Amino acid sequence: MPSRRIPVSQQNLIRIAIAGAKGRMGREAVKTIEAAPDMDLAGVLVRRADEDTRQFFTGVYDDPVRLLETEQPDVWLDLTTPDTVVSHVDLAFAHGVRPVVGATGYQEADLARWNDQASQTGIGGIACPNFAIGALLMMRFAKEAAKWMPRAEIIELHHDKKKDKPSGTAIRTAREMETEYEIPIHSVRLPGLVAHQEVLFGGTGETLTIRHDSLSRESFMPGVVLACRGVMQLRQMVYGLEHLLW
Ligand SMILES: NC(=O)C1=CN([C@@H]2O[C@H](COP(=O)(O)OP(=O)(O)OC[C@H]3O[C@@H](n4cnc5c(N)ncnc54)[C@H](OP(=O)(O)O)[C@@H]3O)[C@@H](O)[C@H]2O)C=CC1
Ligand SMILES: O=C(O)C1=N[C@H](C(=O)O)C[C@H](O)C1
Repeated sequence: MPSRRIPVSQQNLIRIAIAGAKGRMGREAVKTIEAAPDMDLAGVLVRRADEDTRQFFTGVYDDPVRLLETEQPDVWLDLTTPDTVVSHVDLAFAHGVRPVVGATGYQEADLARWNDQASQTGIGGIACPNFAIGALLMMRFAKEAAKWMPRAEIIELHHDKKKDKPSGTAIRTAREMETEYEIPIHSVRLPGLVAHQEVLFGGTGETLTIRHDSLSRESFMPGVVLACRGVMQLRQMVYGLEHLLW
């Protein structure tokens, strides 16, 4: 495996590789990681590393294995798409690199396999269906409310370019609520939206609505930084950023 000489000034920095750097989340994450005092952008993965892309990023790759082997990052931050995130995370584990899974659309079986990979290798990882603190609180409150109002439905609303349906957040919310009733999920995709979710509860002569709105992708960035720092201490795979908060 080729090695990369790291300048003394960068030796204690967490070296992050970002997959999907040209996407909506990826662009925001590149700015955030570059501005974080304890992090170094080790390289980025894009679909095609052409001249145009090289003008904007240093350390650009279009082959995940080459990025992993050449740059040897500490963390693999995946912000790609449902069809690629799964193989990327498998590759990260195979190269001893900690995954922070921001992309959604993976299945329960993928999470189970990542759990096994983490416990066999001792390499921690974290899958975060939602990095926004308000969304984590919404899920926490919904879980609490479901104990008292078990009949509920979820409406998730997103921008019309979103590829997966239902959203990772809605799937996670329903899984956390664990009521005796099935919780239907309704998906809305419209231009103008960013990322929003309502959890509606129905009781006897009353309803309760818990709603969260991400109004811009900046809302996800404090959580991205927290996950990239926190994963360095993990020795297992965890599902949900709240594992690093409460
Ligand atoms: N956890 C969270 O809080 C959040 C999660 N998300 C999730 O993050 C993911 C990205 O969202 P968003 O930024 O809006 O989506 P975008 O479509 O804007 O970005 C995805 C990027 O990944 C790139 N990509 C896809 N496949 C590959 C590949 N094989 N190799 C390299 N690059 C690839 C795409 O390139 P190209 O355009 O050329 O196809 C694109 O630049 C989604 O799964 C979304 O659900 C989004 C917001 C918050
Ligand atoms: O694609 C998005 O935009 C988002 N995806 C995540 C999800 O699927 O839950 C998180 C957030 O809702 C934004």
